[in-house]
Amino acid sequence: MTVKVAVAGATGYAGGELLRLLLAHPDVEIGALTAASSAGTPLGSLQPHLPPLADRVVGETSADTLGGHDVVFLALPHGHSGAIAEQLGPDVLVVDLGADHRLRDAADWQHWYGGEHAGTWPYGLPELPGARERLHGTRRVAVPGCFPTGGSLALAPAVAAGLVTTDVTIVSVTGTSGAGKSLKPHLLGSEVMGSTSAYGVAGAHRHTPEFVQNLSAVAGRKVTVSFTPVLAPMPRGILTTASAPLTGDAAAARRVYEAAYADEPFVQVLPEGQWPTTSATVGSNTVQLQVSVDEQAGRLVVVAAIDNLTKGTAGGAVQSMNIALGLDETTGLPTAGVAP
Ligand SMILES: NC(=O)C1=CN([C@@H]2O[C@H](COP(=O)(O)OP(=O)(O)OC[C@H]3O[C@@H](n4cnc5c(N)ncnc54)[C@H](OP(=O)(O)O)[C@@H]3O)[C@@H](O)[C@H]2O)C=CC1
Ligand SMILES: CC(=O)N[C@@H](CCC(=O)OP(=O)(O)O)C(=O)O
Repeated sequence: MTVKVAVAGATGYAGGELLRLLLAHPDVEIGALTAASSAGTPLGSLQPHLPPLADRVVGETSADTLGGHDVVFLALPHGHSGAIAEQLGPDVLVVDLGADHRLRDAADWQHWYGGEHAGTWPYGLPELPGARERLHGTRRVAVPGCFPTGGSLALAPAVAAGLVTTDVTIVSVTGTSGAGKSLKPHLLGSEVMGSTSAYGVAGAHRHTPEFVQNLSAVAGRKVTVSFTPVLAPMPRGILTTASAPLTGDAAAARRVYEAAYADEPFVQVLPEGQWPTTSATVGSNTVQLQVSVDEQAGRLVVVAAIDNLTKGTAGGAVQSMNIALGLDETTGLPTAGVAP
């Protein structure tokens, strides 16, 4: 089976990673590539790492240009997906890499993003309990934010098993590509190189409600999340340290994680003593995890590494597409990273 795929936001970081993966996908034919200000430009001048698509001219993003495809990926800024998706028809698989359809609570959307809530779609993190079943056959997918991907998978097994309390702390060190390609003074090389800085501290980051939604659904009761993102001088990758007070059997922690992820093709629980690194996940759809217990503090501590652009965005999107279309979930997705 060959599916014809369009990518809106093809000139951005998420769109570029998506196209890199789609070029290696045996069941995909790449159709329209669209954006906004860069419409009319050959893609090769904006995404030079994609030579097979260098001569493609970027189109404008509209229902007309995106029509006539089996799958449409929307890698657009927040707030732009709802209106386009409505015009694409119910039979087209629309995979939204933005935040528009992730949150279930319209009041949460209003509070964190503003504007009208576009509705909730099946969530593209298949490793969460029940998520894979909701993705089978769906024609709408909301891809998670990059931080909630690693952080939710770091804590879900412990929360589900009642190993920890419902009061969790998550600190995630991220590369700069998470912020997208547009010019921002705090992302200038001279600001970022040689410096690491926290932002969105003390409950101010808009991924907090997404963490709460994911982990509360797994726990079956409200989970509170204190989340701190930290910007680091690297282009890609997120290293998350998640912890919570232990209530269950500390000796069971490792078994719980190994059992939860035993059959997951993209989650690797590392051997004891080996710690995840972002560099080991670059370009791969793998989440690397290590589970440990801080006996003096009485806390479970889980460290997780992902590539924010691959498993954290584009890889998760392709994985979800595969499930929705009934393809093998792993098709076209690398599990091996690029090293060093
Ligand atoms: N970067 C990451 O790690 C992650 C990103 N995401 C999400 O993916 C989406 C894209 O992010 P990212 O690629 O990083 O952002 P970029 O800023 O790198 O790219 C944005 C893309 O959207 C296009 N665009 C901007 N405004 C419009 C518009 N009004 N109509 C149509 N196209 C438009 C841009 O085109 P042009 O070149 O013409 O300006 C560009 O192609 C966002 O919703 C983001 O939150 C999700 C998880 C992780
Ligand atoms: C470094 C950096 O700025 N990262 C972004 C992460 C955005 C993202 O990955 O997800 P969304 O799709 O929800 O925007 C941030 O903290 O807002």
